[in-house]
Amino acid sequence: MKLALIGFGQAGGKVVDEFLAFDERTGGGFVESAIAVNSATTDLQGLERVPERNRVLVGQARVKGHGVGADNELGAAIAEADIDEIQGAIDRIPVHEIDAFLVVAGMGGGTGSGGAPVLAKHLRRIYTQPVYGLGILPGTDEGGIYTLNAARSFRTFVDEVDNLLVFDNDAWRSAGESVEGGYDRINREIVERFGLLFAAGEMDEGDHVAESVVDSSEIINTLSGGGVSTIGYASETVEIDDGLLSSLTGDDGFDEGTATNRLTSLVRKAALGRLTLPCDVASADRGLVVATGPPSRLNRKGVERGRQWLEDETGSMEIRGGDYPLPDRNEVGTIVLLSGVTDVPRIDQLQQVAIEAQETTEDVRAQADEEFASLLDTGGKLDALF
Ligand SMILES: Nc1nc2c(ncn2[C@@H]2O[C@H](COP(=O)(O)OP(=O)(O)OP(=O)(O)O)[C@@H](O)[C@H]2O)c(=O)[nH]1
Repeated sequence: MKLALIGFGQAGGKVVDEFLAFDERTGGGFVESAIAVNSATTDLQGLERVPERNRVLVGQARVKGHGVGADNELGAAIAEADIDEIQGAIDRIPVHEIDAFLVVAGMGGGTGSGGAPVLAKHLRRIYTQPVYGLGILPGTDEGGIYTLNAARSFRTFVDEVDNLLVFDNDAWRSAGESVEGGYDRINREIVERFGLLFAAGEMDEGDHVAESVVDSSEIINTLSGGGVSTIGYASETVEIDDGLLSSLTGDDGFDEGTATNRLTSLVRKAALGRLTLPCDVASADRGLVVATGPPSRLNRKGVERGRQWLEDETGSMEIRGGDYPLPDRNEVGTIVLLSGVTDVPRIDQLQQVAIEAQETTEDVRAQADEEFASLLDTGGKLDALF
């Protein structure tokens, strides 16, 4: 499916840059336009692939290109104030060519977590295409302010987009990795999963067209209905002997039964392995299973069995399935998109943080009101004395 990508804040911009690299490397063809928005000049300068004229600096009047320092209310205020600057870049997108917008942001900082929901709301008001979010949750060790920002912004972002795809940094950290090295690896993991899904919905006419190829409407239908989505992915290397031996024996190593079993078990591995946002698979409302790899190894029975297994697992009647043939690969893979998931421990934890923060704010306010009232009272008594 064709997307207009908009990265908001540092993480958002870097992930959009990585999507562009993936799209170029794989010939995926799903990126129609790419924009990066930030309140920090250096973050915009650090990008490699987003075209310079599509890098929008916001909030110059208030923060002078220095970022908002994890203040997400300021991030939101800046986005509101400078929405016309962002719109200037959006005006260059050939909107009739795209299937959807994708707004990408880290939820823990200030610029992206504050600004992305403001932008999503604006886009939904103006355009008819769906507006999806890709929200990146902070690691739990990053500190209170990041968690609090994420807790607050998550709720708002879910409300403002047609569907929020989520990646949890916390579930993907590796011990002993530097922060920067870690992000580079994690960003590749992000685009490998989401990029493969979007590319799957973007097969050209004349590409290897099988009857069961997934198209963009299946992705859109799976995401419609809103809520939160997560992705699982599993793959396996396959031997493809299309050389001398196969021409002599007429056998290229293909066996129907093996292909079916392989695909069915890859669907299970994808759904039950590490998801971009870990959750209880049974709580998904809708799902999509996509099999990728050399056409000779994609077999309809395997995808169908995997799809049925996911139907049983989720109790949902809305599990779609299809192929994304990739002729030059020696790898068979499956992507499982789970949409409308509700049983997500990490989100419960964030909601708890938001509730506690709210209560603390209310307590502090109540205490301040009490102190103020008693001050007035004391003032009254003093007045009476004099
Ligand atoms: N996956 C991933 N996460 C990142 C990356 N960079 C930062 N993050 C996460 O994003 C959050 C911080 O958001 P940033 O995007 O750096 O902040 P910002 O939106 O630019 O806002 P300010 O820096 O506060 O102005 C942190 O919680 C990190 O977990 C990245 O390259 N990849």
